[in-house]
Amino acid sequence: MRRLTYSIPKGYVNATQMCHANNITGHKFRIVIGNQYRSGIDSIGWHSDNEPSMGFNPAIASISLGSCRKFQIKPIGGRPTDFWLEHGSLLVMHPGCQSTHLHQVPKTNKVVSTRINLTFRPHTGGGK
Ligand SMILES: O=C(O)CCC(=O)C(=O)O
Ligand SMILES: [Fe+2]
Repeated sequence: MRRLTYSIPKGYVNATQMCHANNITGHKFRIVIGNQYRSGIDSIGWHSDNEPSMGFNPAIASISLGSCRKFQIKPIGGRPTDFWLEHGSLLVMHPGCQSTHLHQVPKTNKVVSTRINLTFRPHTGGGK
């Protein structure tokens, strides 16, 4: 999987995806991370996104483009729930989710082509 991180420049709020992410969720985001899954071999394992640079209990909004992939989320120590993230879908992980749950996009044997995932997150780092 390839991962690119960008700061969201001032004024970018006019861009469609950012408007949608902010308006629909009601949360303010400062960075966007792009993940490229080139095929079913590309994946991201169980984790939570709770780096201190994102502040306490971040909300994270996730937009999926391209191939549909399975997204799993589970309470820590619990059983996973599966979601299918289709092209154009918006998934929101609300504040608190990163403290109580883990999520992943597992590998798949199915033939799938490229998927791009954009996650909008609140802070760039620097402790604010
Ligand atoms: O690709 C996805 O849907 C999830 C990506 C993710 O969990 C992450 O970048 O932290
Ligand atoms: Fe994540």
